[in-house]
Amino acid sequence: MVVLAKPAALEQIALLRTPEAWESFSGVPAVDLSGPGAAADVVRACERYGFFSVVNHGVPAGVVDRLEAEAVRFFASSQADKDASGPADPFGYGSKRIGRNGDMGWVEYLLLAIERDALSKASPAPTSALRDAINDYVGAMRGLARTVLEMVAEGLGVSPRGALADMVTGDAASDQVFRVNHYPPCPLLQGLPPNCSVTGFGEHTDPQLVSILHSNGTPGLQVALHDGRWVSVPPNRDAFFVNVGDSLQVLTNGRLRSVRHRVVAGNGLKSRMSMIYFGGPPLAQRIAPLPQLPAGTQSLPLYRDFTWGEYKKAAYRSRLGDNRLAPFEAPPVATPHADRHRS
Ligand SMILES: C=C1C[C@]23C[C@@]1(O)CC[C@H]2[C@@]12CC[C@H](O)[C@@](C)(C(=O)O1)[C@H]2[C@@H]3C(=O)O
Ligand SMILES: O=C(O)CCC(=O)C(=O)O
Ligand SMILES: [Fe+2]
Repeated sequence: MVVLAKPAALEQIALLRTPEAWESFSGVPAVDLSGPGAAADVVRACERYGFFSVVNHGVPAGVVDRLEAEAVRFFASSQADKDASGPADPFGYGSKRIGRNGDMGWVEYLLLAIERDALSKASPAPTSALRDAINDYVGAMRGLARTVLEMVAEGLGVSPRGALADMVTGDAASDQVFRVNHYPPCPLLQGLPPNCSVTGFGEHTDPQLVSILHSNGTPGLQVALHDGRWVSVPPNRDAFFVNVGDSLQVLTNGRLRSVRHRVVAGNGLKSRMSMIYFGGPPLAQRIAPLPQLPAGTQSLPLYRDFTWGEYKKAAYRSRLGDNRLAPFEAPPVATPHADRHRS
């Protein structure tokens, strides 16, 4: 029997997108973490966009630059050397395949598990220089995640201030993931008009509480606004970008909304590289609206009770673009009005 392998070129053509022009979004809220009113600004941005950038964050540029340089070195190494750290199942080096359920993107990446404040043994970094650089960087991201989550609690009037931050950085068992994505220029786009592109990382929301992203100066990240419009996020090497994840949406009973985002690889000559810290809680953590939420936030829970372990298991069985929260929504409550109609 002749088994026909799917030609690589066909897989790539499937990633080609219809030509489009995207608005570069000048409205991304930039929160000055050192400024007065930062907590209120964080909550406003999370309610309106589920997304914001942070400036004056206190993360030394050297920590970012060192990791970026080590990551560039890793992705420039031979395919055989990179493959020695793979396949990503889920942790390790991966190329084009994202997750286990058939998602593809024009991207190669390292996906790594963090235990407490350092890379776990389950996901060894390819070189000790890269390992050291990741560990320093992750330490800084844990600090930033803590500050952001404390500000969310403060801005919402939830006490104690550490109620959310402790789930991610206060528990040795918290579930943190780190990822470095590399989007090389796509040869398929050579000679095509400038508005042609390929899917780098398909649209999705992040399942955790919060994700913190840094990228080099190459654009590609896009977010969906609440009116459904997709806009491009102008890159900013001096800032970090924060995404509200699905779990934070549930913990705030839908007041903060997780942001749909994606990466589109365009016709440019430069690679895009991004580094993302995903802050999740321990597997046993109950994900349910915080009891301390202020009056004015929808009083009936919008979601049924679940643990992060249950949600994570369901998430890793889903496709990237699925609405992962839908199966966890609470059944509609019968109102007296609705009952009257039924009888
Ligand atoms: C297709 C998938 C990749 C993903 C696991 C999933 O089944 C659905 C969620 C995906 C996502 C998105 C955010 C992060 O990049 C990620 C590491 C995560 O926690 O959820 C990825 C997962 C992955 O790449 O394995
Ligand atoms: O690479 C990026 O810029 C974003 C990727 C992303 O959203 C993810 O890895 O979850
Ligand atoms: Fe993401």
